[in-house]
Amino acid sequence: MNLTLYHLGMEGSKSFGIKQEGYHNPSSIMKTEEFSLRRSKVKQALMIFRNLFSKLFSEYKTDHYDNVKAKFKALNDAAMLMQRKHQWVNCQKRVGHVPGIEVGDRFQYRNELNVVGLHRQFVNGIDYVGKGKNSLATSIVVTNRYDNARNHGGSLVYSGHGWNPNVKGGSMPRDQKLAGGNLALKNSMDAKSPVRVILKVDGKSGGGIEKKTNDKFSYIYDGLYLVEKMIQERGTHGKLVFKFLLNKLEELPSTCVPPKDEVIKNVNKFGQLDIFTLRKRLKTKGCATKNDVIIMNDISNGQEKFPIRVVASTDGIKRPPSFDYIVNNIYVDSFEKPMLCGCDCVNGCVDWEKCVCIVKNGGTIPYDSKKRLASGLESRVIYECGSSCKCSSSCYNRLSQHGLQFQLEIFNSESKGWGVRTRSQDNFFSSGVLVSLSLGGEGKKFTPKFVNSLRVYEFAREFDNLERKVLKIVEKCFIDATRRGNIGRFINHSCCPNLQVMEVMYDDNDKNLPHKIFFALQDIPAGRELSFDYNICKPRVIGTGSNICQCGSPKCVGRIYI
Ligand SMILES: C[S@@+](CC[C@H](N)C(=O)[O-])C[C@H]1O[C@@H](n2cnc3c(N)ncnc32)[C@H](O)[C@@H]1O
Repeated sequence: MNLTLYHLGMEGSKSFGIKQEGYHNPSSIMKTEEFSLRRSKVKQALMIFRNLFSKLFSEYKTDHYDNVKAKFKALNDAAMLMQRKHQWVNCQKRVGHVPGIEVGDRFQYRNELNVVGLHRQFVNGIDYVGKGKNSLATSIVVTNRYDNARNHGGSLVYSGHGWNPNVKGGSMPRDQKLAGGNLALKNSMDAKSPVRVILKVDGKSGGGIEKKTNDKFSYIYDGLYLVEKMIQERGTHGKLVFKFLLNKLEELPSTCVPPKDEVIKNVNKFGQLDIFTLRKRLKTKGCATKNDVIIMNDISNGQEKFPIRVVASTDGIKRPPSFDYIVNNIYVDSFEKPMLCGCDCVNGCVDWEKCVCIVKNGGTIPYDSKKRLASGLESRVIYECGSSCKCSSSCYNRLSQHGLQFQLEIFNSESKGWGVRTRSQDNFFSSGVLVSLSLGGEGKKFTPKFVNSLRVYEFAREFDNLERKVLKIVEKCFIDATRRGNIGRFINHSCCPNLQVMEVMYDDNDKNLPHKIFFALQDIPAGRELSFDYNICKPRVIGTGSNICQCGSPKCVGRIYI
């Protein structure tokens, strides 16, 4: 692996012909510590940018600007101020991945791309290094302004820049010139030099390419692409435009922006994309990977809001071992469960000082208006309103009681057995959203015999003595999903997880048996495996399974405690 070449990119040279094998996902190519260091610099720069932006935004709003102008000015000024203070990172333009940024990373504002070095142009969609015939494209931002198109298989048709009548304030359309970014893209094609692709997506649903009516957009880094072909054709305005066909370089989960009808038309010009397949996928709402075999259509047997299918990468893979799919915990032993005392709110618990449930959360509302975990929660325990409360079932403080909110699927992860991932067409999950619940069939008090006879997946906690055998067990309870469970039982461990587990109380007051709810720790792109940290209450040594961790993350500690 040519680390130097990767790091330098085009910084040290303007020559063509950079080897493709050097372009792997950044975290897999860089040394762990170095990648973490670069990533923390990227995060720090983003944090400075966002703080600066919100400070300027509130200043400008109180000045003479309307909201839209204030936001635009605050974004630009924040970026420029940071540049002046040398707070941008990855300042030199480069071809290839950008240190500290991973495929699937999502950015809130276009200016953030400048700040982190992913795309240096404030407005132009094509960024490049060098001049004229010596130039190379470094990155493109794919928006809906031009007739851009993308399909599920990682192919993209990108319109060249210049003289676009759809650009705000744009003048009369003219023929595009093979100069600037257009020429750089052609040079990249000739040189087989990869180009970073950033997709502008609907930030609300994480869905397809931006909708013109919705200003809640975000930007996803979709990895490296190769320019395969360039053609010139007449646009709808009658003038000549350049169109570039790009194919994704790496086999990583795609963000799968669904194709549109006009997209299919564009793709057809190249005669290279399978239009029939595109249409068919549209109809079936798309599937994760071309070669996936569906083993079960719905493991929940219609009990969840969405079907949960089980897929495998090849035929002949056995189904997961059978178990009863449940959507509520089943308590085998009868506990003496003290009921939680509920609130008396009749107006939707908006007055948090009066709502006893919110008061139990230290006066903090645990979820924001977008149904995401509020930031800055100090405790892992959340008190929701429940059956003994007077508020209605639509109270915002009952989030976890509404079950799964997004489509997930079970897939065979090879080294770790079955795993759970986001379904492709749902695209990313925003940080903080509720992803899944962990349910089990036996909320039981421990007895040593019981513990030794079970393969306890998780949540067995708080032992007094943790040697190879559990010697003394504090009377605690746990969720066992071996015979009865839900999708949560398939979520694997990672030392660098993308989920966190919160303990939610809403019915009884038994703190030993809270509801275990998974929330996204970060934005999670489509098709990405979900994971949480089994080792958080380590060390737990129960069961006989292998303890070798196969998470493959740069921070892997080598073991899992199961
Ligand atoms: C809760 S289950 C997860 C679903 C499991 N993969 C399956 O096929 O049913 C936990 C088991 O998955 C496997 N597992 C989960 N995370 C793992 C990891 N990071 N490395 C190796 N095995 C893992 C271990 O066998 C563990 O006992």
